Amino acid sequence: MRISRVANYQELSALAASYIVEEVKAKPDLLFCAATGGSPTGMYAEMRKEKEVFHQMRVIKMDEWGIIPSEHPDSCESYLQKHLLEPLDIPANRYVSFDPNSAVPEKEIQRIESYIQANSPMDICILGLGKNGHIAFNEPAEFLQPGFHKATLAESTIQHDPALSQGAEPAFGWCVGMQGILQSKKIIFLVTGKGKEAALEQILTKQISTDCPASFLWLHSNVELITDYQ
Ligand SMILES: O=C(O)[C@H](O)[C@@H](O)[C@H](O)[C@H](O)COP(=O)(O)O
Repeated sequence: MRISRVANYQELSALAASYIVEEVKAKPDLLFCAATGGSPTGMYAEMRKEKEVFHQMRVIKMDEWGIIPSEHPDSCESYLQKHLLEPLDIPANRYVSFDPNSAVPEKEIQRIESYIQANSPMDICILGLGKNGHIAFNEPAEFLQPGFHKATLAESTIQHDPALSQGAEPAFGWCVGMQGILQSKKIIFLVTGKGKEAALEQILTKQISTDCPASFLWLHSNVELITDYQ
């Protein structure tokens, strides 16, 4: 894992976007696994400045909340449409997305996992860090899951999201599993935002534990951790 400590969020966003631009110039149709949340918003804004290089890039949505419909403004879907897909003009045929409105979520899980397997390894995986050490919705637990799955959310994850903390229950999500993440050719891991000191410290011990799913990133040979923590 290469670790870059930068002065602020703007620098983090610009550096992350520069890595992506470099990769997409080398492989224009690369498969990009997209996180949502506060960590990548600035990076997506930086990517928009080089919009022309993304004319063939394919995108897969990393995760989705289980209790709010796709159209909800706080869904991962709405976030990606607003910050990444619409600004970069990525059409539906270059975008793969779990549909939380599906009547048969198990079939959706299978459809997404089959796509990941058929297109594996994904080229770039963007990750943010949860306060509890989660990546995507792979939460600390006794066991972690390899494939795309329905995930029980930790309390801190529910609290982190305003839509979910307004009393919507039950709390769960769907997300790419540890195998999909760890098979990706390059991982860009953004550690920014409030309250992540303890999780970052735990990662830096290099002790790999299911208590901190992000610690498994030490097993990958091409991870760029970028942080504005000093
Ligand atoms: O939102 C997602 O796509 C991820 O599933 C989630 O793992 C997120 O990256 C972290 O919870 C950090 O969230 P922030 O970036 O909002 O701090």
